[in-house]
Amino acid sequence: MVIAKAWALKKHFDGFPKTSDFDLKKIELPNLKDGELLLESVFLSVDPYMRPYSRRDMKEGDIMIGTQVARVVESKNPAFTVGAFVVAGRGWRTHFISDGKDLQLLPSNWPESLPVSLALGTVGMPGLTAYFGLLEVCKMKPGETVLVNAAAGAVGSVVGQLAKIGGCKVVGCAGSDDKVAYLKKIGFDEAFNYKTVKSLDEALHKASPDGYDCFFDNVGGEFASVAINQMKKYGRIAVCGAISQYNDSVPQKGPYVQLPMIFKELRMEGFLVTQWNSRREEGLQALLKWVMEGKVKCHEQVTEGFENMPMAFIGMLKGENLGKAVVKV
Ligand SMILES: NC(=O)C1=CN([C@@H]2O[C@H](COP(=O)(O)OP(=O)(O)OC[C@H]3O[C@@H](n4cnc5c(N)ncnc54)[C@H](OP(=O)(O)O)[C@@H]3O)[C@@H](O)[C@H]2O)C=CC1
Ligand SMILES: CCCCCCC/C=C/C=O
Repeated sequence: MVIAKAWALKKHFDGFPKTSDFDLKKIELPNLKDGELLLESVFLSVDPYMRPYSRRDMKEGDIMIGTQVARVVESKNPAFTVGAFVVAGRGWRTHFISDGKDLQLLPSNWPESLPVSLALGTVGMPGLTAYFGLLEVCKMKPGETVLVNAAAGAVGSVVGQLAKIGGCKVVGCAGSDDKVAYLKKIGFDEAFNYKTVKSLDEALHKASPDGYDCFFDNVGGEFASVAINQMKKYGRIAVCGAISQYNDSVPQKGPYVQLPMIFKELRMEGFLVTQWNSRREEGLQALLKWVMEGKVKCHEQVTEGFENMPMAFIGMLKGENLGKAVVKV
């Protein structure tokens, strides 16, 4: 008999999540029926969306939402062999049973040399967010200037590198000098620490005196309010995330966007990566190719131990991660 461990939301987050908001549970799994398989999580993802989605989709006592790379340990389903790796969205659990319908096998050409954890990051949902956000929302063109914030994270680091592949100038902002050094190492043209610059407005102007054609916004709030005024005419803003607002108990108030939107004739579009679920394979293959060619570099912040999931999640929200934050069970 298998006893799974799982992290539940004990108490809805009030402001910044605390370790006491989580509860570690043990769940006894039944024997497999025909058509079912038993899986063990190998890597679990901690993502910013878990913070706003917990309030929207979860009640206290529910298992935390999330995705994992899992290995098939027992199979009564001929479509899945023991030892195969899949991506699943079964929340913060060490083990689970599935009928296979909710599982995605890793691409069949996944190289053995490539860590399977990347299926949660650069060659997974965050990489796809960068890919479709840049191509379909920003509609970047060669020669343009792209701005991205939270640039050293899972989505932002891919945005910058894809924009370089697309022939753009890239400016990135991140919250530490080490992150800024990393951005320069992976090819960003300009990068600065938004926490230490005297004036965000001046730093953005210095990095691109002519302004920005595309702004891939992962942060929202104050940053976005300043950056919108530095957009070029006909600029495009992809509203990907608003992490600076996820922990607010009281919603922040404007400045309001209408004047720059009108006079610069900007386009601003919010999006969810799930919009392109039908093009998932196209995106994954493109990302996999660039990673294998060394054109897109990956960094992961790996926290060891399932018991440390809440800490890894809280650490990521605080900015402790360089690249994709994952937990190794
Ligand atoms: N629309 C969609 O479909 C999707 C949206 N997203 C969004 O993209 C964004 C990035 O996600 P992801 O790459 O997974 O996460 P990251 O790996 O970038 O981790 C989050 C980072 O956000 C930064 N951050 C935290 N608080 C603040 C703040 N108050 N102001 C500025 N930066 C802050 C920190 O970096 P730093 O040290 O630089 O401050 C932290 O490392 C999030 O907003 C997320 O919700 C992600 C996936 C899909
Ligand atoms: C269970 C996987 C859900 C993935 C959706 C990600 C959308 C993210 C939005 C903001 O961060």
